[in-house]
Amino acid sequence: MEEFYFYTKGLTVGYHGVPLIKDIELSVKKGEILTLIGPNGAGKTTILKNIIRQLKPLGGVAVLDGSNMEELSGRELSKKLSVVLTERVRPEMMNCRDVVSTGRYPYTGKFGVLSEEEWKIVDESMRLVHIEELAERDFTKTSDGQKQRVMLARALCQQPDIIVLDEPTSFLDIRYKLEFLSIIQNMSRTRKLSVIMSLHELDLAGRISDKIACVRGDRVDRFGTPEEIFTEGYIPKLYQMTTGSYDELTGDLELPAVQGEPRVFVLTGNGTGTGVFRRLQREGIPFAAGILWENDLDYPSAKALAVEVVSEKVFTQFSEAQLARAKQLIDNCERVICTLDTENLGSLGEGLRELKEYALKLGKL
Ligand SMILES: Nc1ncnc2c1ncn2[C@@H]1O[C@H](COP(=O)(O)OP(=O)(O)OP(=O)(O)O)[C@@H](O)[C@H]1O
Repeated sequence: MEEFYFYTKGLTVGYHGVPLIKDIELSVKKGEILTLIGPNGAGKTTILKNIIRQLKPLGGVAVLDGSNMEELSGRELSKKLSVVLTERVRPEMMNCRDVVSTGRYPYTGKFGVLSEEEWKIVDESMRLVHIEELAERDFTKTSDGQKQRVMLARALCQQPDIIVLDEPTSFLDIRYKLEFLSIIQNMSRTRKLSVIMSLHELDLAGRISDKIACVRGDRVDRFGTPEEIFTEGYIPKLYQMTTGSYDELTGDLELPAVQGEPRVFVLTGNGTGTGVFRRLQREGIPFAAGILWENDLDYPSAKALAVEVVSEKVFTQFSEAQLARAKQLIDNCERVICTLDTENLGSLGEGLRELKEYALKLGKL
């Protein structure tokens, strides 16, 4: 286990002596990013609070850099590990630079005066998360997203080996979500910072994490690489999704398909149909779509949103049976929408051209 900078063995967490999650086995190497995902109330924050010693484990151990964490002094711990929690901090009468500078307490002591060197580290951390312009601003008068970045700068200026963050991107807009995570990724690559965090954005979790732990109420259900986790319809099961769908490859979420006899046939492919499918879903119109090769960009959203998808195996001519089924659906629909420029599709587009002409003859296009 010594190859891991941090690991837990048989860790049990809970409240008031009652176990919530037992036998938690997590591990992270130097420079690795571990993300906890799972539904609301599953226990992600509880696990993180045990890791940072805000809660006392009910059993098992957490080992940091070869030492049982329980045996580390507060000061030793805060030189190795820093924390960004979602809980509101409301320091009175402090500007953002002062808040960031409290990250240096493990080195200076609470009433220690920061040396010029120390202030350089504070300013460098603020520069890293692009909050220099907030330096003199009263911390309580900043937005939630700005506060989150101030707290990241504070954690970074602690110069930790490992950083623990609970839903760090929840208040950030998309620009800052990406910026925040790319700062963390850079730190993990360049300074070998280990990261343990929880995220609700599965698409981002799948992109940034080396390891993912799936927390599911009473257990850590899976622990592995994103490729091992985002597979075989596991995510909808983890979240017990009963409405809509989630595509594990693209991270796309779709609202539930409109049920009923298809009223529209969408002749489509090559990524040109998804916008139309979503518009029809918004308008509450049941539709069918095709003919799509199973590797088409529109295939996952068509499967999620259409009542029926006429599809064909990858890179094969459409079969007579599929053409006949598409024509049958066109017969029964009120209208056809064609999202493709069928003239420029070459020989493989023959079947689509045939269907377009068929719809034109019926006056449905
Ligand atoms: N102080 C507490 N005392 C008792 N039970 C608690 C306490 N804090 C949280 N819980 C319970 O522990 C369970 C796990 O909560 P936790 O906050 O760890 O979930 P989470 O996965 O972080 O959820 P979310 O995604 O909603 O933030 C929940 O059922 C919650 O109600």
